[in-house]
Amino acid sequence: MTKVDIISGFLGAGKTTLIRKLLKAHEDEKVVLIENEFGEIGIDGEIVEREGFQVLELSTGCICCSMKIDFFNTITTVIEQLKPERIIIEPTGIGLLSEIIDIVNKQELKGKCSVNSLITVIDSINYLEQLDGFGDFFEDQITNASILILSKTQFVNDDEIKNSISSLRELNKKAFIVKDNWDNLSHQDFKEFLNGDLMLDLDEILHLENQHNLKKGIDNVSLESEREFTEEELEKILIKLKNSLYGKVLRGKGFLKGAEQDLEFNYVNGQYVIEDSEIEGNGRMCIIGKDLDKSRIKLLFKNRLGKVKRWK
Ligand SMILES: Nc1nc2c(ncn2[C@@H]2O[C@H](COP(=O)(O)OP(=O)(O)OP(=O)(O)O)[C@@H](O)[C@H]2O)c(=O)[nH]1
Repeated sequence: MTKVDIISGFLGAGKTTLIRKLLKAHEDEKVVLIENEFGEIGIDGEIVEREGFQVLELSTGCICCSMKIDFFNTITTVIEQLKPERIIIEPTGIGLLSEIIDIVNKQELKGKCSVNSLITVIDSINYLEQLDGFGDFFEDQITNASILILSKTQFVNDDEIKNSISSLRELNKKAFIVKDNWDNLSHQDFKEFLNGDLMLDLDEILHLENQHNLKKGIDNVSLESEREFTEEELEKILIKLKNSLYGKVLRGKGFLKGAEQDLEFNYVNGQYVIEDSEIEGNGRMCIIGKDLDKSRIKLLFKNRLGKVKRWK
């Protein structure tokens, strides 16, 4: 029977980063990653594939709502054709964990696969603010998790961690909470997270009411650009994205061609990181947020800064 592990968490929380560590710790098993991207083009799959893992990308919507059928068909095909020991599922940051559990638990999949662990990654820098603005997603992702793993804890102080943990405890009394800096965790620790010991009683999964309204206003812009960026140009663009002129940008990511070195950028709730890209910059990027001004965002990445640009 194929084990299914679901790694959820809000936009930019650190799901892909954690999954890369989990995959490395399970190299001795046949694992398939099903990655769901909200945007029209997949961004993260290539980097995981380059590390030698099998990845299937489902993009252009959430597997818990608009892509439910595609998701069910993908799991069925993966089990029948690839016969993996384990499937790891990475929903989008706005995926509803309860809905995804329901699909994996469907009668048609009984005896073929079973839910093994339910991990939700919590961004310790942004958690309390995101809970305030998008509490509905969090309630579903947090209350239904068996393990809550805090990310980026090296960037916050002990009091901030304590506050996040007490808020998480109010929502989920039972989950095992991990607050260690990931750099200090061993291969064995990452193995333990998926051993299934801490599973919940699946009959207790909580469903929110009016789920379909939860995603209102959250949208994305996917872009492909041949343009070469310098680090400075890219930084100026990411700083501009904080301006409400573009909408409320929650997440951005991409692998861009660089003037000297190809660049990878990650933007989460106003903070950003620009790094030398581990893969060849393919010019693909995705911006996710609320009430986005898509045309302005497209122009921002298309035009060289410094040129005078008139808005229509
Ligand atoms: N140093 C450090 N960086 C982290 C940690 N978790 C996430 N990051 C960084 O946070 C950014 C977003 O991480 P991802 O793993 O792409 O987040 P995600 O949840 O997969 O994001 P989406 O695909 O948008 O849902 C990247 O720049 C990561 O390097 C952590 O624990 N420590």
